[in-house]
Amino acid sequence: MSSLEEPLGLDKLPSMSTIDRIQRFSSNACRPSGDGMGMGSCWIEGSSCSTSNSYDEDYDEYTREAFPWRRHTRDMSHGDSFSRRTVSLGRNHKMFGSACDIYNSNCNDKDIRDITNKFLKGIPRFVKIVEVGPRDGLQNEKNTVPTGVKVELIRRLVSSGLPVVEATSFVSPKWVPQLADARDVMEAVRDLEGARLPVLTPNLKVILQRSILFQQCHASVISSNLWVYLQGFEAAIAAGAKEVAIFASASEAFSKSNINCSIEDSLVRYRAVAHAAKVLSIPVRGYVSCVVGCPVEGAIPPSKVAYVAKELHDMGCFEISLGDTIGVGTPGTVVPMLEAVMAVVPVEKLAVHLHDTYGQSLPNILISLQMGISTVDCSVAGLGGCPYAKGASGNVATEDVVYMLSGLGVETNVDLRKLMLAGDFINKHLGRPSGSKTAIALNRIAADASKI
Ligand SMILES: CC(C)(COP(=O)([O-])OP(=O)([O-])OC[C@H]1O[C@@H](n2cnc3c(N)ncnc32)[C@H](O)[C@@H]1OP(=O)([O-])[O-])[C@@H](O)C(=O)NCCC(=O)NCCSC(=O)C[C@@](C)(O)CC(=O)[O-]
Repeated sequence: MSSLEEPLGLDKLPSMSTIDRIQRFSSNACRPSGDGMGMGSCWIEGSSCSTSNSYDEDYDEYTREAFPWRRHTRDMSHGDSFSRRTVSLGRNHKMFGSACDIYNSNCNDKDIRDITNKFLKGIPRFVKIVEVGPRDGLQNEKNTVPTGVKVELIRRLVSSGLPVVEATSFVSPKWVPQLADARDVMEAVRDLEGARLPVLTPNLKVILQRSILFQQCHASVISSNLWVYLQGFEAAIAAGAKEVAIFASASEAFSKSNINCSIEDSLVRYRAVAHAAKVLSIPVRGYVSCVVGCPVEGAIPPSKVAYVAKELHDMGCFEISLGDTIGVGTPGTVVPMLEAVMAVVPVEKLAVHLHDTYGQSLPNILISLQMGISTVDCSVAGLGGCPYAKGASGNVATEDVVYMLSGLGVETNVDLRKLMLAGDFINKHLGRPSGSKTAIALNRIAADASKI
């Protein structure tokens, strides 16, 4: 198996014969035809798992590079928006006004409205940005970021106007040591106002033998030998979480590697979480990973993505985020995947979560918006992959998405200047440049202007 730099051979990439669909979506207000799950004719079936003799080594190498949170290997044998653009840009005028004006205001609003109506039908007036940097970004950091820095980052992101900031994960510290301080982070931000702060919860709770619990807190006895140790959902709620997210996969191999169980078993686990959440009126978001490709399984058929998305929706998730985990999607592959999912889950309940490995996130977001999606996951400064690690890449940078949406006249309520300051804050801490092209460019313009 190749590295992430070349995760899928071109022969393994999904069919590109979908350009006609894109054209259809670009020129009409787009909605799926509603013909059930009938995706068979628009997709080549994903190839089966690698048959290479060195599967295990390849798989290990792949998981090390693609999923750096895997610190250990797993034994696989077990198991008119346009008129509002000045509002969203206006908040950024002081520092970045000249750049935004020069590059985003070379037409008047009516011109923009006319042009976008002609070519970009379907784009929503408002896009909800779900910031995932503190969770998805920092879970991939080589060095653990101190709790205080995480808390300050979350505060800054919230104060930039982001409506949702995914704060952390209540997962196993053995697998994701970077987020082992989930309880402390959540307790520090639980009363922060102005944004929702969901956390990832892979399960309900864990029942453990007393003997392996001697040093754990948050435990209660249910029999002389069995203790319930608050983990997952219950630990998150105890720490003050008011919204949670569960994360399934459309790839069997990824599911086993990431959460140690099959897709079906994960759905059973998540039904328990969703049920407990419903009882407490806690909103649950659902993720589907590998919605376009998986380096092990190759192309993932849209029907599989649609199946998992519908299961999550049926169990009560208020929103389903579709993750191109390794960033291999192009509009040619994202469109049929979205079309399949939109046939079974209402489009207003869908979000896209796109990693930027191949630089395809912005076109993929644009086409998603044209198809009616209005929730986009992003990561400040493009956190989520070390620029020095071969092939690794984080989510699309929030600053780049905000800049693009401003240019399209789409409102986000995000103050780009404050967002960039949050990015600068974490970049300084991590000791590396921003992964956002917008942040780099606007910071350079601001620096040049200050010299005059
Ligand atoms: C999924 C599990 C929990 C399955 O956990 P498991 O089935 O119990 O088995 P395991 O062998 O993987 O882990 C067992 C250990 O985890 C403990 N454990 C079990 N549950 C918990 C918990 N809730 N909190 C804390 N600890 C827990 C459990 O007590 C035991 O501890 P040990 O006895 O070895 O010391 C585990 O494998 C795990 O935590 N994996 C990490 C998953 C993860 O966080 N992945 C990254 C996020 S997903 C993602 O990034 C994709 C996404 C969402 O962004 C979308 C996209 O980009 O596509």
